[in-house]
Amino acid sequence: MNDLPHTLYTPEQVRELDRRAIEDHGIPGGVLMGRAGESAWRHLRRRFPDAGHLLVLCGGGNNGGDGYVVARLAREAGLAVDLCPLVDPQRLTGHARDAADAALALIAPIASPWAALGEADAVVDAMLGTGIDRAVTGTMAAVIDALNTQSAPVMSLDVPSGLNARTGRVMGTAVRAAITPTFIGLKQGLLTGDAADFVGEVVFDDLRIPASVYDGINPSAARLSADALAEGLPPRARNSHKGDFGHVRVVGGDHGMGGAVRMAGEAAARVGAGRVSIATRPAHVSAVLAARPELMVHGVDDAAAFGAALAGTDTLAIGPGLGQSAWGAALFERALAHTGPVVVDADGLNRLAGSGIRREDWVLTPHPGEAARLLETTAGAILDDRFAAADAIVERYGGVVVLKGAGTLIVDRQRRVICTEGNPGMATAGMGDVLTGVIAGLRAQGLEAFDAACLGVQAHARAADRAARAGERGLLAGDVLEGLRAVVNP
Ligand SMILES: NC(=O)C1=CN([C@@H]2O[C@H](COP(=O)(O)OP(=O)(O)OC[C@H]3O[C@@H](n4cnc5c(N)ncnc54)[C@H](O)[C@@H]3O)[C@@H](O)[C@H]2O)[C@H](O)CC1
Ligand SMILES: [K+]
Repeated sequence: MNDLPHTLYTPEQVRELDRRAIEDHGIPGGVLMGRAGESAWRHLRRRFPDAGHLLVLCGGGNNGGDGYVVARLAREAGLAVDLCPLVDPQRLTGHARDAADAALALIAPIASPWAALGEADAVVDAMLGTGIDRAVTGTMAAVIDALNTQSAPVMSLDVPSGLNARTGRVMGTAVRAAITPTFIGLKQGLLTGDAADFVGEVVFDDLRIPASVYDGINPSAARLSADALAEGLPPRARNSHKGDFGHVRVVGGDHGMGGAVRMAGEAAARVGAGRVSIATRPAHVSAVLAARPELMVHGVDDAAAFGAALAGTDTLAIGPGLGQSAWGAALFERALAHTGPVVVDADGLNRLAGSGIRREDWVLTPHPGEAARLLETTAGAILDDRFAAADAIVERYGGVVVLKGAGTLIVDRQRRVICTEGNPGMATAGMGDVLTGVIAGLRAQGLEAFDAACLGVQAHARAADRAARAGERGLLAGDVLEGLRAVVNP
C-alpha cells in the first residue's frame, strides 16, 4: 500500500475530476473508460496470469462500462469470457453504451451468472462503482453473496460493488475482492472502516489525466506517510537530561484496573518521555512499581491528594481504568484544571460525554462506542460514516480526535489523516491504554497535538504489526509495548 497516493478524495470529488478531465481538458469520457479498462486488464494479467476463463459482471453505469472494456480486451487476447450484463445493456448510455456495444459485438452475453460462477478462473466485478446510492438488494445482492462464497478470485473495478467509497461502509452486502484497481482519485472510503475486509490489494491509476486537473480540489483526507515517524520524531541532543523530554502524568486505575495505568505509563516511557508518574488508587502502587520501577506512582484517595500529585506535570493522560466511581469523577474534575497538554481516553471520554466541555489543544482517542457516547448516538451511526463522526466530535469538543478502528482517523478542524497500518490483533484489552500513553509521551516531548496523534497512532500500529508477525490471534497489549522502542528509533 506504500506506493499509493497520499491524497484521498470523496467519490463526489472524483466525479468532479472526471468531469474536468473530460470537459475542461478535452479527454473524451470513452478514452478515460478505455484507459480504466486497459489498466484493470494489465493488473488482471499480472495478478491472475494463469486465468484462461473470466466471468465479467457488468452493472448499468460507467463502472459497468469499465467492465465491458475489460471483457473485450480479454476476448481479444484469446481468453474465454462469460459476459453477464446485470442491467440490460440497452439501458446504458454514452460511452458506457459504446463500450457495451463493442464488447457484445465480440461476445454473446450470458443471461445469468450462476452456471459461470463455478467455471471461471477469475471474476471481474463491474457492477457498481462510485455511483452506488442505496443498499444493494435483489439479484445484485444475491450475485455478490454468491461471489463471496465461491473460490475464484475477484477483481473489483474502482470500488468493490456494495462498498461506499466515501465512508468505507458496506451497503447491504459487498464484494470481497482480491484486488481493487481504482482510478483518477484514491477514494477515502477504500482505506477505513469495513473496506479493509473488502478491497484486497488496492492499486491506483490516474489514467494519465493532467496534474492540473487536480488543481483547486482539496483532498478530503490524507494517507499517513510511512515515513511520518522517521521524519517527525524530535532529535535528541547528546547533552540531554530527562527534564528535556517532558513529564507525563497518567491518571486512572480504579479498583481492579491498575494494569491500565501501568501500560499507559510504560508506553509513554517507551516512546521517550523523560519522566512518567501515575496517579492511581493507593492499592495499586506497589504492584505498578514492582512491574515497572522506572515509573513514579502516587496513591491518591481524593482530588485534594491528586491536586498535590499533579504538580510538575506537563502532560496529562486521563482515562485508562478511570472507572465510573465518584473517585474517578473527582480526579477527572480536578484534571480539567490542568493547563498543559491533555490526552483523554476510555472512562475519561465517558465523563466528557455530554459535559459541554471543550478545549482546542487536547487529544481525544475514542473507539466507536466511546464516540457514540460523545455524540449521544449509536455505534452503528458512527460506523456508517466515520469521517462525519470524527468531524462532529471535533466540532463539539474541540482538539484532535483519534477515531480508532481499521483505518484509524486522526482529525482536527483543518486536517483528516488515515493511518492504514495496524491489524485485527489490536482488538484486545489494553491496546487503547498503550495508545494513550504513546500519544502522551510524544506530546510531552514537544510534539503538537495533531502530530503527536498521527505519529502515536503510527508507532502503536507499527509495533502491533511487528508483533503480529508471530500471529494476530493472541496479540497482547504487552507485545505492542515491547515493540515500541524499535519503532520510535527507526
Ligand atoms: N466518467 C468516466 O469517464 C469514468 C468513470 N469511471 C467509472 O465510472 C464509475 C462511476 O460511474 P457511475 O455511472 O456514476 O456509477 P456506477 O457505475 O457506480 O453505478 C451507477 C448505476 O448503478 C445504479 N445503482 C446505484 N446503487 C445501486 C444499488 N444499490 N443497486 C443497484 N443499482 C444501483 C445507479 O442507479 C446507476 O444506474 C466509477 O466507479 C468508475 O468505475 C472510470 O473508471 C473512469 C472514467
Ligand atoms: K465495482
